[in-house]
Amino acid sequence: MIAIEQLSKRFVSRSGGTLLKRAAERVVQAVDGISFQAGNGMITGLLGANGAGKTTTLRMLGGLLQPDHGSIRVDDIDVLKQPGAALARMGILGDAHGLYPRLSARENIIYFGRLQGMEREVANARAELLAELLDMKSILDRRCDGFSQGERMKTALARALVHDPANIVLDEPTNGLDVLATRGLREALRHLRSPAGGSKCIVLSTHIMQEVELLCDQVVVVAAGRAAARGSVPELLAQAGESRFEDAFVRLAFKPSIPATAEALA
Ligand SMILES: Nc1ncnc2c1ncn2[C@@H]1O[C@H](COP(=O)(O)OP(=O)(O)OP(=O)(O)O)[C@@H](O)[C@H]1O
Repeated sequence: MIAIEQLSKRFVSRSGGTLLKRAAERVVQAVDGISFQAGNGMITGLLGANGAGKTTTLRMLGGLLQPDHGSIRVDDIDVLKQPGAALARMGILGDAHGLYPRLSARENIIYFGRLQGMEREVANARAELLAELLDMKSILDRRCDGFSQGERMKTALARALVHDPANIVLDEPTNGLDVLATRGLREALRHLRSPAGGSKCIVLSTHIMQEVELLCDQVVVVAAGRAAARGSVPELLAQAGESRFEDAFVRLAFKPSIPATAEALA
């Protein structure tokens, strides 16, 4: 279970300075008081346009960035006060997969398991099980250099799940995957959500409407760093008074005065 309350983060960058002139400061309010809860046995999707603040939110959740304000609790553990304990309960698939190219997929997974305090044999057994779940048995003992995008994603996901975390956080997991790999990943996530798969709490970010419609039990529409709307797909359709999800998203994420239908936008 993940609970995010009033989380904010701004970035200050400098540009255009010279020897005589101080560089101008540019402030970006990347996340601006976002709140949401993600339950166990559910897939929660953060849906937002480019630059809406999804990745920044997930990076704070994963302890990679310090928030300016707000709180993050994972299974009731405060991520800011007890990052080690909270991270042990999370499997995180970030945007950079960062595999060791000289190691095989199995070695990458086991190495990560060892870092999580697992015995080698236990981590190896998990690698075998995850290879089955993610349909990656044929690449398990291949070195990762030369892996395709889909093979890298599967290996990185298996590595993130090696310690069987109760909470799974995925930043745009289907980025660069073909239709078969995407379907395979969806199946794996549905299994992990089910009681047989451990009723995991899964949070993913995406800007793909279909992803959300096919997979997510709950959607958080992220716009300008805030949760502009929350609910299931049918609930969001009802809130927006639309029959197509894309139209509902446009209406909820942007100003209601913007025409919501794709035809009107054309
Ligand atoms: N390190 C940083 N320094 C300055 N600005 C940043 C930094 N990281 C993110 N931003 C800015 O914060 C805003 C939110 O970025 P973020 O990556 O969280 O959005 P996103 O919803 O994940 O977008 P996308 O779908 O394009 O990946 C953007 O305007 C981005 O340029």
